[in-house]
Amino acid sequence: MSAGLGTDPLTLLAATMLLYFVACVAWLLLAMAARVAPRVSLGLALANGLLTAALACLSLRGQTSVWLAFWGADVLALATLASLRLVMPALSDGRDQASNPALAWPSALGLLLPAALALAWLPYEGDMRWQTRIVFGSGLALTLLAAVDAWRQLRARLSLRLASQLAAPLFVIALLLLLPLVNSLIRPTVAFDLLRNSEFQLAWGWAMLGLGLLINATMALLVLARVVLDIQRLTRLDPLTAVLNRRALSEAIDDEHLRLQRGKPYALVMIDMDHFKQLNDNLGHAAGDAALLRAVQVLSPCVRDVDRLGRLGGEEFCVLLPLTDLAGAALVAERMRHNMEASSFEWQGKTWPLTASFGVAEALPEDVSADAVLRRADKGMYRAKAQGRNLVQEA
Ligand SMILES: Nc1nc2c(ncn2[C@@H]2O[C@H](COP(=O)(O)OP(=O)(O)OP(=O)(O)O)[C@@H](O)[C@H]2O)c(=O)[nH]1
Repeated sequence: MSAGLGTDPLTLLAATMLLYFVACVAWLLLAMAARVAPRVSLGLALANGLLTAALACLSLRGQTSVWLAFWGADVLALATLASLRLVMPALSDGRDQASNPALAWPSALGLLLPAALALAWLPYEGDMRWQTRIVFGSGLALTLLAAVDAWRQLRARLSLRLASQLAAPLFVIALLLLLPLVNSLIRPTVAFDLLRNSEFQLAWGWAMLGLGLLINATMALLVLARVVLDIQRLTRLDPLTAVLNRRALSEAIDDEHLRLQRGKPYALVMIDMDHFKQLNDNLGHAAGDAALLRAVQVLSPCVRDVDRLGRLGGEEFCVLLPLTDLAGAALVAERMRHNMEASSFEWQGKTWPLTASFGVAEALPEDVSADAVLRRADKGMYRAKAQGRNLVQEA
């Protein structure tokens, strides 16, 4: 037994195998039973499963064919890193452009397949320097691609420091894979063999075991963070139109009303689609839903990034315009009215005119709460309805 590292290679191998097997089962349960981020969880179950299988092949050396114990172990280990590379784009929630899933497959397969073919072609004999270079070279490339992908995605949402800390285990794994590669270039006659009882080999094995744990824990943390963010986002959005729902918009208006006391004005535009019942009755409820989506498509480009568009319910919308007075809000409302009238809505070959009535109100210092402003904007909207619809009325 090697002094100082407290175990023999086979025990270390068995412990590592057990760890990855447990991680594989845990990710599978998350994907199947709990349905938590299923694509990422399944990918990680696959990566942990492949590594367990690679280590199992390795541990059978001498008791099974050279193909399985050497080629099988090498290719399965590389497939582990390829699947890790493929998992990274799935970590994104699809809203950021930090990761391009279309590039993941060609790069993963482009490294894995040639390596597997080259390893099949080389005889597993002698110092095996070329096998070492192929396995650790392509493993290093796959890990670096996964690490850079993870870092870019994290960076799109987190601070530089946090993104670097979370992606660090993958970069350390890349560094660990670099060591045997460099070793085989400097000392080509000394083969890298995890089953050899040397200080370097054991230290490398321990480091991989620790990093495996760290990567699984980091990925669990990232999946959890994504689930929490998804839930937060879903509870704030209207499920049909994906604009803010009533509660989220009310919160935004209340926050803006607090700023009013610090001299920051704001205005509200209340919007109610005209004759929506007729549209539903003539074209059906599905057409009504599509018309609401069309309305959001028309209204959204009329507002700035700082403005907030929300659906209060039914065919009623409201826009919060920070740092805007009555005249400014009336201009925005008029633009919305005009664009709505000019827009076309088609449903199964039939064209239906879309118009809406608008009420505009500016928050005044004497308004004790945001409700008073909302009530005034509502009053303006009802006046627009009473005066024939498709109008903007200030209140
Ligand atoms: N398709 C669809 N219809 C909805 C939704 N929410 C509310 N509605 C319908 O919107 C219609 C609103 O009708 P009313 O309140 O009478 O208003 P209106 O027909 O637009 O008439 P005015 O407001 O006076 O111009 C009702 O028929 C509701 O069923 C929705 O999410 N989808």
